[in-house]
Amino acid sequence: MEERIDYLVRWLQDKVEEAGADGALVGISGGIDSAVVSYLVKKAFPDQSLGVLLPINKKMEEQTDALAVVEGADLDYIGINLTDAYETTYKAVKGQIEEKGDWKDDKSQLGGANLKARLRMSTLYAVGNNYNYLVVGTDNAAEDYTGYFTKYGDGGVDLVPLINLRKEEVREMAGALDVPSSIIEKKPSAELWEGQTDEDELGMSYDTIDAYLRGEKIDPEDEKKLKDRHEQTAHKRQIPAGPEEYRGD
Ligand SMILES: Nc1ncnc2c1ncn2[C@@H]1O[C@H](COP(=O)(O)OP(=O)(O)OC[C@H]2O[C@@H]([n+]3cccc(C(=O)O)c3)[C@H](O)[C@@H]2O)[C@@H](O)[C@H]1O
Ligand SMILES: Nc1ncnc2c1ncn2[C@@H]1O[C@H](COP(=O)(O)OP(=O)(O)OP(=O)(O)O)[C@@H](O)[C@H]1O
Ligand SMILES: [Mg+2]
Repeated sequence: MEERIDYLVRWLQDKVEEAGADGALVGISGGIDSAVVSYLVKKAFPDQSLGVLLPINKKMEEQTDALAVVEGADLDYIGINLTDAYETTYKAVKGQIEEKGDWKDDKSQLGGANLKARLRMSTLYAVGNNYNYLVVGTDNAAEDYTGYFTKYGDGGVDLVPLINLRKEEVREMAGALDVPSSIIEKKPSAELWEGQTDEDELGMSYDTIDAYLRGEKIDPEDEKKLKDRHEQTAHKRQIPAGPEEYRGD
């Protein structure tokens, strides 16, 4: 695992140098994926890195796991509370659509949730612009395969160092990096709404997804669910589709 960590650290350094950037930043939620990326970013750029804490409908002091990551990784950080920005944008969008009589309640939970992820993305780029840092994402192999991320939200980043790591490998790397065990052990959650967990929403465990990604046989129903998700989310892993060049009739 030490060698794999060194490999990712060197890769981050190479990509930042190629881009002519001065360092890198990462949004820190208090979950394991962003914890691992935080420790990697700190190793790659000890004095040119930043963690960004972006609570929505929570206070900065309540980000206890994210603050533990910052402390554990000894990472410089900045906290920006996005509650007002989120509430203002959400209310404005909802208000205008309601006035047209078009508001759909069943769509509002996910639309609002994705808005949170996209506000965070915009904020990370605004901070990155100031420092000339690249934005490092936290997507792992399981999230990438299933498309379990918000398009242009947490999926809108410059570099994705964990993209080939299954969740079990992220856990193993977290252990090797000395990420606090409470963070390694807690249930993965996007925390986009109260009580949300990845495994409930995906309808299966990360262990099952990891087994599938290892090439093992899994329950045929789960296999079908995974393949369907992968196909339905193909657009998220591609650049936006455009038509072939017009060549006349
Ligand atoms: N075929 C197609 N070709 C081109 N574009 C297509 C498309 N189908 C949908 N779209 C577009 O994609 C949109 C749907 O994609 P998207 O906006 O991403 O939304 P969607 O996939 O519906 O939701 C995002 C999922 O990711 C989860 N998530 C989000 C953020 C963080 C985390 C986490 O683990 O922390 C998890 C979240 O809980 C939810 O399950 C549609 O509204 C439409 O604009
Ligand atoms: N409150 C937040 N502040 C800053 N960044 C955030 C916040 N919430 C989410 N993010 C960003 O969105 C990413 C996607 O969240 P995701 O839940 O997939 O990862 P995680 O929380 O690090 O790990 P886990 O999947 O185990 O919960 C985070 O890794 C982080 O970069
Ligand atoms: Mg999380």
